[in-house]
Amino acid sequence: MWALRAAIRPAAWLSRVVLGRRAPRPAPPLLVCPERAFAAFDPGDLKGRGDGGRGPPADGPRSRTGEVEEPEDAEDEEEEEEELLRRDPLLPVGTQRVCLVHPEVKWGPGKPQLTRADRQVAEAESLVHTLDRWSVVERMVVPARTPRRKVAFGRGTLQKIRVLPEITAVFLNVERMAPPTKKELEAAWGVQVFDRFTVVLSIFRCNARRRRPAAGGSPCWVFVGESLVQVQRRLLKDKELKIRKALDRLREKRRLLGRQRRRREFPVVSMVGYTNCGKTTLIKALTGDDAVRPQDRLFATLDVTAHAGWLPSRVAVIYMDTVGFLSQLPHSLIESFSATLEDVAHSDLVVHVRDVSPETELQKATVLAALRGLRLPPPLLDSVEVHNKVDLVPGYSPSGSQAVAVSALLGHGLPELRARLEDAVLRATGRQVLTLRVRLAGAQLSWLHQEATVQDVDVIPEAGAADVRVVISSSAYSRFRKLFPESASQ
Ligand SMILES: Nc1nc2c(ncn2[C@@H]2O[C@H](COP(=O)(O)OP(=O)(O)OP(=O)(O)O)[C@@H](O)[C@H]2O)c(=O)[nH]1
Ligand SMILES: [Mg+2]
Repeated sequence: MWALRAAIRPAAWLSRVVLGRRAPRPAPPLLVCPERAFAAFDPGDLKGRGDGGRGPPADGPRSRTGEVEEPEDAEDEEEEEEELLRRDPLLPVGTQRVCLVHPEVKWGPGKPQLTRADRQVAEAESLVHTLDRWSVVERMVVPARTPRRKVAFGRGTLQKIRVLPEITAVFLNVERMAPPTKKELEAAWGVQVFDRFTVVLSIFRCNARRRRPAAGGSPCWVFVGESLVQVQRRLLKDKELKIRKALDRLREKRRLLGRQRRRREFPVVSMVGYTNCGKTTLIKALTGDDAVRPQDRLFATLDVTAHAGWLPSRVAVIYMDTVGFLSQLPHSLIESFSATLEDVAHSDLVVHVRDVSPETELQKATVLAALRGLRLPPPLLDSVEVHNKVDLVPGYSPSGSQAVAVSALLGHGLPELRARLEDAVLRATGRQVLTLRVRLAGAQLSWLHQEATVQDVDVIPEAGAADVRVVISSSAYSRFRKLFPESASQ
């Protein structure tokens, strides 16, 4: 457990705190549901205890002064946490005026290296605003000593924090609060207190509930299903017969992307990144898909969706838009993140989109930590890194030579990115560009149109043949050679 013992330091921009306490209010009866798309959460799927095992050591942490901090009964606590996850609702309904309390660790191993308190407060505020009719009306930065997810405020701190009478809830900007701490704080402040996990879980859980049939059938798990079908229908125009077969298979097995990875027709490129970094905007820019709607809010994308696009070589690819990550969040406990990670693991190429804002390093670390838990196949670890929003940083040039700088919004850098993607996709999927000499009288040309991507046909009338430039997978090429041994590679 960690303790916040020092006095509150109200920054210049923080509102004044007032004296006076109130009795705790009873929990309101309903859940706030943002009006957005859906994903699923299964409370029974509690496998871990947060990202990276950041929970306290079994025998309790010791402060720098040698003080032993409160021991805890891990089992009881786990039960209480599970109960919290099962309980409905997680958040109160209606308009909420929130006091944001941010514990700032200023020294020790838990001091955040890659960010600052004001930026963390700004992000926490965006998170609160993600909820319909929730607004932050007061902010406090509270110096903290040890960064553990279980918070115990020192008595002095408790006495100094007073929430304004119009405040209806406190958002404590920590990954997770231990249930006893929550109770203690609510008793002290007279309003309900929430952490990052509860807020994000509510967003996704509410989303999941809306996906379920009214009669209470089984939940509709996050999958690219319908969107993928739409995408494939578009591609059907070009390769009708083949795609129809793929659709049939897709109906039979919803996990087509994963299971048939090797034999899959279209390379799959997953866009991953921190929330709000511009993944959706980039997919819109690359595909021209008008149905894609980027938004300036955290967790604008709550489902994994698929979108068709074309590489310069005319190879069709499927871009997967994924759920963005957020620091200080136990991603593994939220089904939508697990689903996102699973889909990422089944793609051919991972593109890591980074917002070149001041928080870019923290965001990168968060995303990489989430991906690390995946045990991705080694080739996928070699992701293409995209630095986005460069229009906001005049003169920006990426430090790593491998990164591609773009403005998805303004379309800057997209030709370079497409070329990089093409190169990486062809390598990742074992496709190659070949020029094949085929007889015009035979079936080779139509076979190539069906089984590969034909880029160019150069007819040689006197030879009754054509030189055909194709992008072809190694398996298709070996089939071609077996079927048409007389055709030669040029
Ligand atoms: N200035 C600028 N803004 C951008 C750029 N790319 C995206 N944005 C803006 O950033 C905000 C978030 O964009 P999204 O594409 O929704 O971001 P996302 O990564 O999909 O976000 P989540 O789905 O919430 O994880 C939107 O307001 C976009 O207009 C860019 O290149 N330049
Ligand atoms: Mg998005």
